Amino acid sequence: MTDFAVPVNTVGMPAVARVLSIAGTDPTGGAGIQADLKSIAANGGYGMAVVTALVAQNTQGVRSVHTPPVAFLREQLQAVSDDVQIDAVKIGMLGDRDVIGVVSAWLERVRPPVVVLDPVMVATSGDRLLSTEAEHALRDLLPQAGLVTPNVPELAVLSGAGEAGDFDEVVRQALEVSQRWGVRVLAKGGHLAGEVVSDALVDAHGPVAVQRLDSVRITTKATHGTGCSLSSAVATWQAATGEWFTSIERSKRWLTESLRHGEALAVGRGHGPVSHFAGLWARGGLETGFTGEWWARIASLRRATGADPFLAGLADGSLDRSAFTAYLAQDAQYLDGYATVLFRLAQLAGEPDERAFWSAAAAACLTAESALHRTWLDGHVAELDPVTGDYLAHLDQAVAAGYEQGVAAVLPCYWMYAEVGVRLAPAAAGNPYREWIDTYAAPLFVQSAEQARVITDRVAARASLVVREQMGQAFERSAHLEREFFAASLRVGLPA
Ligand SMILES: Nc1ncnc2c1ncn2[C@@H]1O[C@H](COP(=O)(O)OP(=O)(O)OP(=O)(O)O)[C@@H](O)[C@H]1O
Ligand SMILES: Cc1ncc(COP(=O)(O)O)c(N)n1
Repeated sequence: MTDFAVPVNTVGMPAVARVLSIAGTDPTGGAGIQADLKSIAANGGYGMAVVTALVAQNTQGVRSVHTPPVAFLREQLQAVSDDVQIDAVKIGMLGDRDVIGVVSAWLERVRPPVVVLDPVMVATSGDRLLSTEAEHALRDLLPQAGLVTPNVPELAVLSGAGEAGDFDEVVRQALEVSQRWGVRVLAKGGHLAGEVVSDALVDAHGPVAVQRLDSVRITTKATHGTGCSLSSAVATWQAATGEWFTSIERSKRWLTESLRHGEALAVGRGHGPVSHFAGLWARGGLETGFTGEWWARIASLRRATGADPFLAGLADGSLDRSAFTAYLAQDAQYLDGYATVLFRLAQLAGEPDERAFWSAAAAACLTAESALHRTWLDGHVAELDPVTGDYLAHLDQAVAAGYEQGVAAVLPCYWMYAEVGVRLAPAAAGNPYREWIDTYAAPLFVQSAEQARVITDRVAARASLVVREQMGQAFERSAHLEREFFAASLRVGLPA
């Protein structure tokens, strides 16, 4: 597979589902198509949107609704389906009977494989988003959906009963709707009181009629758009997995996490939005910063380093022992110089935490890593290989030019060794070079590499454009020398 190949899942569909939201707007970004697009992206899909109505609303309420002519809605729908293969559709606010008619006709013609209908009727603020006379038309749309996701009041309207007072009643109403309209129902219990929030997938015609999901109720005001976000997430997961209950479970896990972080966004004074990407951000899915950019620039070099015969031999343990000793003999000299540069960085650092980090790094370099060399080299000293000499000269020059370049120049050694260590660690058991692999896969080393990266990013952010450019160049030069260092290990002579 080339770098540019689209990943394909086992059923031959692109792994990134193309999901269309047909819904109204929310200029504050918490509900409607704005929320749908974030939700689809956060759950791994490619989001598209056709607008049914323009809604002047915020976290406090709806001010007015503008519905474009339905002919234009038809054109939007056609423009998408004439061009794009749609893997899933989520339907939200429809507004009135004419809009429902156009969407229904389009569904009939295009027949998307997944259709999730969120029967939006009333906003959290209490404002109507569906005219009362359109409620019948919305019911008639149910059989065209694979799943309908009503909240407690919406379920009452669909079933023609009064609002349920407890979750058992919710399930009874959902069974009735499922039975009558031949549709799966995800009945949502968000509007009921209690420490536990219950939802249930109800399918009167399925092998299991009721599958219930309980989760903790998050104490938060940021619940605007939870229904929109949930239905979009389920549509996205359903396109990817083909399993309704699995899709609902995954979507709920994501929504609960997003609800937890909603208030931190501080959007609006009413019911704020959920934080759609909070989980991704927390897990580091957001590779920002200057070092991330430099790291991406050396991607092919890193791949080549990974495929290097020396590292391949280390990985499967087939590396000749004398080649490893030769490598360590050079590395011992390199680390000696490297530690000196780290001490120099400690002297140059302006921030106390950075000074502390580089001092500790230098000490660790001299003690922990040299223990490895002592074991293997047993006092042997080798002549300095030109590559080792070049690398040390480069580090010296960089740190002589200033703290910024010095920091950038020492980073690839940390980062590339941590990458190699972590990659080789799973196969380390029984490997004669296990001690080497363990040194660089150790959590403490990997954390130090990460800390060095964070510091370098911080330094780059403070630096001028010119200095930042020089930092990037120093980083790249070190990365090249790192690669050459490994490559040279198979040709340098044995220690004396
Ligand atoms: N405070 C909360 N803590 C945890 N989960 C919640 C909370 N509030 C709602 N949910 C969950 O969010 C989803 C939407 O629930 P809800 O019943 O509020 O639907 P809704 O009224 O359509 O949403 P919306 O707020 O968009 O109108 C459900 O899965 C529900 O369990
Ligand atoms: C365009 C649009 N669609 C749906 C909702 C419902 O979301 P909520 O009930 O959270 O206000 C909304 N407010 N606006």
